Amino acid sequence: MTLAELFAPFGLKAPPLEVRGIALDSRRVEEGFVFVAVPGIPLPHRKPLDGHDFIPEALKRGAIAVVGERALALPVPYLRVRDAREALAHLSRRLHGEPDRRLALLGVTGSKGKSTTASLLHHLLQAGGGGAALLSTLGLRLGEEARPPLGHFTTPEAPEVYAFLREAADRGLKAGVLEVSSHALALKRVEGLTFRIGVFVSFYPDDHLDFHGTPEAYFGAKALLVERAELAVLNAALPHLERLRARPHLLFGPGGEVWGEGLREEAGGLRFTLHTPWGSGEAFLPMLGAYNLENALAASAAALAHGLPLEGVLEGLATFRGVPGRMEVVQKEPFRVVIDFAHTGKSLEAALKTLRATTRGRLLLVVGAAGERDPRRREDIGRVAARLADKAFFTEEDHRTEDLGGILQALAQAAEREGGTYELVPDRKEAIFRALAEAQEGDTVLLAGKGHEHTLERGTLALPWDEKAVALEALRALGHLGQGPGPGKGGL
Ligand SMILES: CC(=O)N[C@H]1[C@@H](OP(=O)(O)OP(=O)(O)OC[C@H]2O[C@@H](n3ccc(=O)[nH]c3=O)[C@H](O)[C@@H]2O)O[C@H](CO)[C@@H](O)[C@@H]1O[C@H](C)C(=O)N[C@@H](C)C(=O)N[C@H](CCC(=O)O)C(=O)O
Repeated sequence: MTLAELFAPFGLKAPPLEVRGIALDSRRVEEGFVFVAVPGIPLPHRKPLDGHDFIPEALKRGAIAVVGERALALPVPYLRVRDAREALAHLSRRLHGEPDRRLALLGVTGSKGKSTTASLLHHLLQAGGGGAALLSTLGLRLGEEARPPLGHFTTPEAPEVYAFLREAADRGLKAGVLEVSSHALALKRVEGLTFRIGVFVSFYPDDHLDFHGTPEAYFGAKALLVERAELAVLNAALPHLERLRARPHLLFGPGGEVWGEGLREEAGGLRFTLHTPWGSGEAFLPMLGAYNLENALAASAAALAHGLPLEGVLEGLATFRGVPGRMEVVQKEPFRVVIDFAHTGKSLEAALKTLRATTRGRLLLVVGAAGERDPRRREDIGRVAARLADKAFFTEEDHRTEDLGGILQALAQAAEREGGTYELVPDRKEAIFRALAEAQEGDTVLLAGKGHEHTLERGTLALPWDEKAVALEALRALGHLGQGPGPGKGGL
């Protein structure tokens, strides 16, 4: 597409130069790119930058046009807009040929469970035969082809979202499942997309307050997804349900139209009767944790509303292979080692309670708390760790530019107030080695917080990280390897 074509609907005259991409970070601008200058977001812990200050750098790197919010005179075509983030999304959509017109989009949001629900929904649609793409924290999928996630994002910036959807549509896939964070909705990363179905899995008002400011603003951001979707699939237990029910909707969970009865937690997963407006059937989901019932209901409701038959959904649930880094069992004997992404007090509590029920010995925990994220999480994590684990090893978890010592002290103080047993081991690898060295037969060691993530953020560096590889290395060093499922075979 040429610059003239791209900017035509915006009333900006531009030469017929070929546009090779759009970027909002000057460091990613290449020859032939459009640079969109975005003002940074003021957060309590850091002063924002402003993309407008990087326009000279973007021009030096070859930007052929610029979009921004200030009045500027530039040597290349310049489009001044009221909201640069909104413009970024609309330009990206146009540049990539409005790929949402060629795909049925299903968006999944929620404070907890959105990655699992999105993965499961993708699996159901894929197993149902239509061919589906997935964009999530856990990575990307184009049909069966898996790719690592785009950076540290759940939902990346609009240029990446639209480029991915274009690739999915070009491959002939019929549907796209997008995990959509509240940040993405607030920052207009998915602006302009028409969602056929919007799924709202769960809401915990105390998450992400550092970014959204108030629980109302946080809820409002998440609600945008379902309010813009043609059909809203809603957890019947959500707050402000009357507001969300104003649109066409399907409710799941107790009191809803899609619900589970007689849940049994078995060693290999969850068994329940699935009731839906399309009929009822016996369901088995090979995942641990009663809380996964909610995710299963959300994904099933969305798949059914999308047109999958009930039998297809039941078959798909039974063949789901679980989610990497979510209650993933690395070793079963002589002690169990489990990796989970739990990084808030609430999710840590759920993970520890689930594991306690099937642990004969002690429950050991390796956990930290992120820097530059809501500091209240530290208190919650420290308290839950002390209350529900027999011993916690507090360690680093993406402390970023914050002082790691301060974060560890906050965790320790919270644990102390609960009378818990803990050790401070700043280096995460060392903490994992220490916890595994201490484990005895019948114990469970939970490595919480990093899950599937591929980086560990120290200062301004994002170091490569693979929690499972570190756990396996420690087990090998301790002479335990060979007794568990081994690499790539996690899952209960
Ligand atoms: C809080 C948040 O979302 N911040 C996003 C925001 O950063 P910011 O406003 O602080 O950016 P900034 O550093 O002040 O810079 C301002 C502008 O100048 C630009 N710049 C900056 C430096 C430079 O050399 N050149 C340049 O052009 C930047 O690209 C940016 O556009 O804009 C940046 C550029 O788009 C994003 O990368 C950044 O996401 C950061 C990486 C992030 O970690 N976001 C997280 C919180 C996030 O989005 N998480 C959700 C999931 C949350 C969850 O459910 O757990 C997600 O969807 O991933």
